[in-house]
Amino acid sequence: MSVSVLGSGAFGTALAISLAGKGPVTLWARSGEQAQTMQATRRNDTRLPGVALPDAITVTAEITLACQSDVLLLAVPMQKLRDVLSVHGADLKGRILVACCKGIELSTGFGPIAVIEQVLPNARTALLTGPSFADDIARGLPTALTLACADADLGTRLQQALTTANLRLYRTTDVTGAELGGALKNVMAIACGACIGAGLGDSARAALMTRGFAEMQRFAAMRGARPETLMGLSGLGDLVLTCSSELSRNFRFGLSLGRNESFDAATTVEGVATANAMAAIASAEGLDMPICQTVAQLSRGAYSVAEALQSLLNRPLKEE
Ligand SMILES: NC(=O)C1=CN([C@@H]2O[C@H](COP(=O)(O)OP(=O)(O)OC[C@H]3O[C@@H](n4cnc5c(N)ncnc54)[C@H](O)[C@@H]3O)[C@@H](O)[C@H]2O)C=CC1
Ligand SMILES: O=C(CO)COP(=O)(O)O
Repeated sequence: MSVSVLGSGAFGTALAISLAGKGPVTLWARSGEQAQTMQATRRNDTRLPGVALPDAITVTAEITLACQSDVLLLAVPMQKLRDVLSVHGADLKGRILVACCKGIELSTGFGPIAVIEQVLPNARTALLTGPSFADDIARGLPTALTLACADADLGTRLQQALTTANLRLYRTTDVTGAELGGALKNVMAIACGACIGAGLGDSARAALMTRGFAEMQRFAAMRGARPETLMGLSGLGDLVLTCSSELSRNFRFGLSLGRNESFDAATTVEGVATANAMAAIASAEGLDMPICQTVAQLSRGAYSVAEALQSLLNRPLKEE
């Protein structure tokens, strides 16, 4: 199966580098200037500095060229996915589309697979998600991810095609569980960053991760996900990674909230829109998601970290 990656940010570039160890990969950048620079310099200095692009990668801004591959990895931010699919629908038609984004669309409450299926109803879809920093993948460090595909046969073929020397893929047919694990852990990472930034300590962070995980499981169960999926790489695995490392942009965004510092608005922080989307769904469904609701309020500036802490601690006492 030939592979292209659409989206030349940190994750798209890292995936292309890893896959290039197996054969030619086309990496699509939306900006012609960026594609030319990357193709000439063999680097992505804006998103992944210090890593060389192997010769097997061709960087192009020609979407038609990129869409000639059998499998297209969609490595764009969640809130931009619909735009990319709508603008390039004619080229994407008939290809296998693997969403690599983590989040919930704010305007619809949909995960990436539902967005793809709404815009391109006959698409064959899968999701690649799990604990992995782009920088680690690009430097060849070992990583394990989840490949979720409702079609078990296609999932098996994609698992073979996308496993690389440093990227070990596990397979599931539980797309909903895999999507929600990746989306919700970002919200919890913001909460944990805010907790550490405000100097509340590692014990408080452990409490947030644990109670946050309970929220993730509750939400996923409501959506029909399998409980064991949340216990896996996309869920517990990604929660642990993102809530405990300053390499995470969501965690760093939380840190800035906790420290009352500014944060670069151009940085992709998927957890903000996802927290707001989840909070709205939880309210509508009457589901108890206090950490998610608090992160949504914090991210909108409706709460200070001190107020957020009080609102969480003042909740009625309950059974674990
Ligand atoms: N960076 C990481 O370590 C990881 C990222 N991810 C996920 O991958 C997704 C992408 O993240 P990153 O690559 O890190 O973000 P990024 O900010 O580094 O790159 C985003 C890319 O999307 C492109 N883009 C944005 N809007 C677009 C549009 N309308 N049309 C075409 N292209 C557009 C940008 O030009 C940029 O190349 C996110 O959902 C993230 O959660 C998943 C695992 C690891
Ligand atoms: O998803 C990631 C790690 O699995 C990357 O996390 P951030 O988007 O918070 O940097």
